[in-house]
Amino acid sequence: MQRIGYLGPKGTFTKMAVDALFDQGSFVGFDSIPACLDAVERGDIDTGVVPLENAIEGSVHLTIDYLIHQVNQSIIAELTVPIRQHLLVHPDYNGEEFTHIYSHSHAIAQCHQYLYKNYPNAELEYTASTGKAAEIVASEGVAVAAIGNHLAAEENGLKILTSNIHDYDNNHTRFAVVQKTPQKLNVKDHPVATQKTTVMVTLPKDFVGALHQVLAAFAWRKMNLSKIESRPMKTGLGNYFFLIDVDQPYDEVLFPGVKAELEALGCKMKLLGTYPSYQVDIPSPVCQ
Ligand SMILES: O=C(O)C(=O)C[C@]1(C(=O)O)C=C[C@@H](O)C=C1
Repeated sequence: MQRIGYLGPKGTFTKMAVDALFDQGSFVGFDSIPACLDAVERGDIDTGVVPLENAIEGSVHLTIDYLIHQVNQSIIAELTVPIRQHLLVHPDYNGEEFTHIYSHSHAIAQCHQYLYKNYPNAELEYTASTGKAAEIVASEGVAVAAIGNHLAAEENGLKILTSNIHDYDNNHTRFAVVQKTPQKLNVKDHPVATQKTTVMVTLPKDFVGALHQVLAAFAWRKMNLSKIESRPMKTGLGNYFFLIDVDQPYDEVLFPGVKAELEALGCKMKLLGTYPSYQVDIPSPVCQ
């Protein structure tokens, strides 16, 4: 049976994504993204599921940086699910003022306007996940609240005080499914939206038109890019790598052609994964 790890504890959005994607396996929640990816690296689990990018708040840099700098793993699938944030309170809550509101930094950012307008005096406290925030509210009582999903409310016996508090309706998060050595993945029968390939490109030094030339290698081959992001190499100011999502599966002609062309420019290209992209709706018991 495949061992699947995810950003836990119970009631996180990552766990919701795992439930939507897998129907068999043994599941284990980790306290942080690094703890989950380290467990994949050590072989304690076969597969890890971690958040990658949110439609409102952008990339989850901790995931990207850990995949690039700390571990050597492949993305073998991605899953995009809707994100609905709710304000969760203790079951005994009866109108008390909140001293603190807890949640993951991405969840707080997704509800920034709502919090600013409705709870300007509450201290915002960052937690490693929304599930962790819900756990804290269950143990701390009525003077605090959490931002999280309906599963976190259910799992921790909390009430939903206000539903759908995210600032923009079109809120989705992409989750990466990673493995140390790519193996066959047994997932539920979801249609594949697209096949994607993610590569990392590093430039030798800053030279005129460098990024333009990198992009040209994809453009003249008519390879569509769905995302490009630069992140610091962590070797000094001004040194970046580029993470590029290409909207097609890896093949033995176009990608090696791009790689050779980039190497001629002094760049390096590393394949991070070629994988199916799933989009799954998770019905919410709380109306929009
Ligand atoms: O805290 C959780 O529940 C997570 O699964 C993490 C995470 C994230 O990192 O973006 C996932 C989805 C939401 O965007 C908010 C938080």
